[in-house]
Amino acid sequence: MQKYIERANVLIEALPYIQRLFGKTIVIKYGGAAMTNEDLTQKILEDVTLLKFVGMNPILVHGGGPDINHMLDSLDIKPKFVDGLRVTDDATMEVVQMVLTGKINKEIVARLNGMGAGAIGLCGIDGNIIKAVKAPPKNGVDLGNVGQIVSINTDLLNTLAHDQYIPVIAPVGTGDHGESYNINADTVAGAIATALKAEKLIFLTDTDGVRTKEDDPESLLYVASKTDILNMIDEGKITGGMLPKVSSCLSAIEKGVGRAHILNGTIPHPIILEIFTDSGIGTMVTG
Ligand SMILES: Nc1ncnc2c1ncn2[C@@H]1O[C@H](COP(=O)(O)OP(=O)(O)O)[C@@H](O)[C@H]1O
Ligand SMILES: CC(=O)N[C@@H](CCC(=O)OP(=O)(O)O)C(=O)O
Repeated sequence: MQKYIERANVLIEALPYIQRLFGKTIVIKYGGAAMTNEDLTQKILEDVTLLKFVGMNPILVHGGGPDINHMLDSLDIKPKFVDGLRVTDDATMEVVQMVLTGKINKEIVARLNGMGAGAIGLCGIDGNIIKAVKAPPKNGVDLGNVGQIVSINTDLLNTLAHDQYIPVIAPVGTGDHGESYNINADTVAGAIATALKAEKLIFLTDTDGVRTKEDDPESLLYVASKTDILNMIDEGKITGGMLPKVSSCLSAIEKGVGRAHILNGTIPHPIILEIFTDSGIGTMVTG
């Protein structure tokens, strides 16, 4: 009997968090770096399903950088990045769209729906969810078909949430003439969270958060302020794929998103651990 009472207590402890976040939008970015193992993916998707069934509105934005690299490699195309952004020529854009919208998006949706989650897979082209223009050069380098977000179709996302769907969004945007743009998934998650005035923006990656020394787990920051982050960027302590995450967190918070977190998506149930515990896990970014 004691065992069952303890289980009941665990559920009751979640009550204040469920009450606070009931009906609220939670944008979760699931990065390619954390997509390492099917069991862990399943646990993340269970977390997302649970959020929906306790009355929250999760929106999942996914990446897939490593899978894109893998496919490029098999086609003998060398990936090139500037500050975490993929330089995307026409051949690379075809691969990006195929891998993100065809392979990864459908795998995630199929798994969620296998749990009865009511997921719907989309990319920014569908329903003009993400309108974009060509991004300006970065550090003097032309990024090719990389997009800069112009608008998010919040009406469609709100309709889907209202009808109890979980939108699963691949980070490909569309231009005025139907052209496709490759957009970093962190940037897409931040823009969607901002446009929807989400309560929470959560980045799931392959490291436990922002570290002052990238390779030292002891140097994890539980809270990182804007000043901390800008100083670390200046000092070269935040690099590569962490740059768009911290920028998206700062921009989203400045524009009214409640909370922004960077978490380790390679541990079991990271979303539940963040949302249903007081201390949370990972790094919380503040303004
Ligand atoms: N200061 C930092 N703290 C933690 N990770 C960092 C930092 N600077 C750079 N990184 C790198 O950012 C990576 C996460 O970004 P990325 O590989 O693009 O993941 P994702 O696919 O989840 O977007 C980490 O694995 C780490 O190598
Ligand atoms: C412009 C740009 O860099 N786009 C990314 C889109 C995928 C992504 O962001 O995937 P991760 O979250 O796994 O890094 C790319 O081509 O890799």
